[in-house]
Amino acid sequence: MTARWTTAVLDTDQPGGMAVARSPEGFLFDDNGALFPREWLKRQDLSILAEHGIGHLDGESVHLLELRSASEVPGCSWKGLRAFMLEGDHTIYKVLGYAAQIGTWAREHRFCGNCGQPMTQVPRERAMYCQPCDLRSYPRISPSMIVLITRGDEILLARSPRFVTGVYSTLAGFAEPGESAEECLIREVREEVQIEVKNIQYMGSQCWPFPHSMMLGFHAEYAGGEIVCQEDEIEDAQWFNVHDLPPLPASKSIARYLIDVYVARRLGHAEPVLPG
Ligand SMILES: NC(=O)C1=CN([C@@H]2O[C@H](COP(=O)(O)OP(=O)(O)OC[C@H]3O[C@@H](n4cnc5c(N)ncnc54)[C@H](O)[C@@H]3O)[C@@H](O)[C@H]2O)C=CC1
Ligand SMILES: [Mg+2]
Ligand SMILES: [Zn+2]
Repeated sequence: MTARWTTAVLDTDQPGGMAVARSPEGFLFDDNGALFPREWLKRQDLSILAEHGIGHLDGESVHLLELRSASEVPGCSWKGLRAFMLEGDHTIYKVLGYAAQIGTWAREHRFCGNCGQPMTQVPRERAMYCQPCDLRSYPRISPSMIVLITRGDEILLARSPRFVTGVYSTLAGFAEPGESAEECLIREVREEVQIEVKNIQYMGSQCWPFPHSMMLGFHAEYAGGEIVCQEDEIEDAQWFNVHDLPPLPASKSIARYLIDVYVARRLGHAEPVLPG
C-alpha cells in the first residue's frame, strides 16, 4: 500500500495544487476540510508571511501559506491543530501537524540568529539561509522522553496544572544538552516525583507537533523512593491499580499507548498499535 501523504520540498514558483493556510488562530477550514485549491486560496485577502511546498497528499501537491494574522474568508473558520487531532482523519492531522511545524519554523527563522539580517529560503532544501554568515537554519525538533513507571499491578501517573481536569498521564520532559535519552529520563523522574527507576525499555516514538516535540517512549520499573511532587510542575502523582484508572490522555497520544500496552499485558488482552 502506498502512503497517502509524503513530505517533499516543492518549488513555490510552480502554480496549482492544494494548500493549507495557518494563522496564530489555527488552520482555515470549511465544510470540505482544511485543504483548498491553492490558486483560489491565494486570491483571498490573506496576509502571507511565507509560502512553503510541503508534500503530496493522494498524488496532489500541498503548499502551506503561513499567515501574519487570521483574516475573514467567506464560509470559512479557523481551528487549532489539537482539535484536528482529536476529531479528524489521522492522515489530515499528519499533513497539518507537519505544516504546523514548518510554519512555526518559517515564522521564527525569518532573521539570522547570528547577525539579525533577513534570511532567504534555500531552493530544494528545508532551510533558511544567511549569506553573509553562511548559516543555515533547519526546522527545530525537541527530543522529549516520556515514561510509564510500573510496580506490579500499579502504574505511576501524574497531573500537570496544564491538564484537563481529572486527567492523569505519564511523566515527560525535554532532553538537555549533554545527556542521553536514559539520563534524561532518570533526571526527569527524579525532578518530578523523586522516584528511582530500573530496567528502562524503549517502546517507540511519536512526532508531537505542539510545537515541535519528538516523543521517545519508555517503560521503566520502580526501583525505590516515595513520591514527592515537584512544585509548580506536578500537581499530583499517584500509584493507580490497572483495574482502577483515572481519566487518561487522548487515545492517539503515545502517553495513552504506553499505558494501554501495559494494561493489556497485565490483563492478557491484545496490545494496541502506536499511531504514527
Ligand atoms: N504525546 C504525548 O503523549 C505527550 C506529550 N507530551 C509533550 O512532551 C513535552 C515535554 O513535556 P513537559 O512535561 O511539558 O516537559 P518538561 O517536564 O521538560 O517541562 C516543561 C518545561 O521545560 C522547558 N522547556 C520548554 N520547551 C523546551 C525545549 N524545547 N527544550 C528544553 N526545555 C524546554 C520549559 O521551562 C517548560 O516549562 C511537551 O511538548 C509535551 O506536550 C507530554 C505528555 C504526553
Ligand atoms: Mg514534565
Ligand atoms: Zn547572519
